[in-house]
Amino acid sequence: MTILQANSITKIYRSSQSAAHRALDNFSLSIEKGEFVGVMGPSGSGKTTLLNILATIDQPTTGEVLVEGKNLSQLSKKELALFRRRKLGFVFQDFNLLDTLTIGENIILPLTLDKIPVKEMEQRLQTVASTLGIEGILDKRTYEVSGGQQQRAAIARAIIHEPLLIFADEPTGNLDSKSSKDVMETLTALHQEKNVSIMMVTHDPFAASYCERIIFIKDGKWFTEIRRGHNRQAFFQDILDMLSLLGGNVNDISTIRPS
Ligand SMILES: Nc1ncnc2c1ncn2[C@@H]1O[C@H](COP(=O)(O)OP(=O)(O)OP(=O)(O)O)[C@@H](O)[C@H]1O
Repeated sequence: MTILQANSITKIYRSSQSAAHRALDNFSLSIEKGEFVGVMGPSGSGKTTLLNILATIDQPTTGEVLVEGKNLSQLSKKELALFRRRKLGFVFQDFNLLDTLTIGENIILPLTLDKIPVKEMEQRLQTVASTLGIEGILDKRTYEVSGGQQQRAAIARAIIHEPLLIFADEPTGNLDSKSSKDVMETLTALHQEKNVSIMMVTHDPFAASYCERIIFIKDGKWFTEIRRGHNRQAFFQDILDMLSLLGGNVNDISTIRPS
């Protein structure tokens, strides 16, 4: 079942200081229920623009985005905000956790906005914390735990309301190689065991090698896509080959290799 469909998305940024810039050009894609999709491309190719449009944070200049068949442009601002809060989960490079709250309070934040009863919030918190293996840090503050633990807490926050789709923007960008591996294994387990759909933007071929399918974007246009077979090492090599074909900044490519 298709849960997200983007048809012929174009995004043109206009500003008074510079010429109009076409960041996305007639870009289409669809994501199936339970799929784990990566988006890769050189710096400035339009990945974040695409993610922001699919995640309803920004609007396309032309084209449409359908989620479960519903055209998002037909929703009011209020309906869009509710849709974002209830149906989508977000994981960012810099975790976006509040350091004035405990890890547990950060995780239940999306539920407090929806006025879910305290008892139910606590039950859900225990369930996601045990799924992510972070039961022991719920009372700690962000600065008392590692980057990998913070990212797992951010993933717990992203899934506590059981969203339709998780958007992850460079989730391993601020992590060392061990934490990157932990976080990617966590996302993979969620995807496999709970059939969570994930779309992840990344520069990191190691992180990308956990995806089932990778869409490559260049100059705002669809370039190609590749699918993983059974072997993640071989997929990792396919990703490196595709990145070298695409060009772009080689410094963006991590040195972590699958083991
Ligand atoms: N708000 C904006 N106004 C004008 N131009 C923008 C704006 N946001 C992005 N752009 C331009 O659109 C193009 C695509 O940007 P985008 O951030 O989507 O690329 P990206 O692939 O995510 O890059 P990176 O990998 O460096 O994060 C770039 O040329 C960028 O400078």
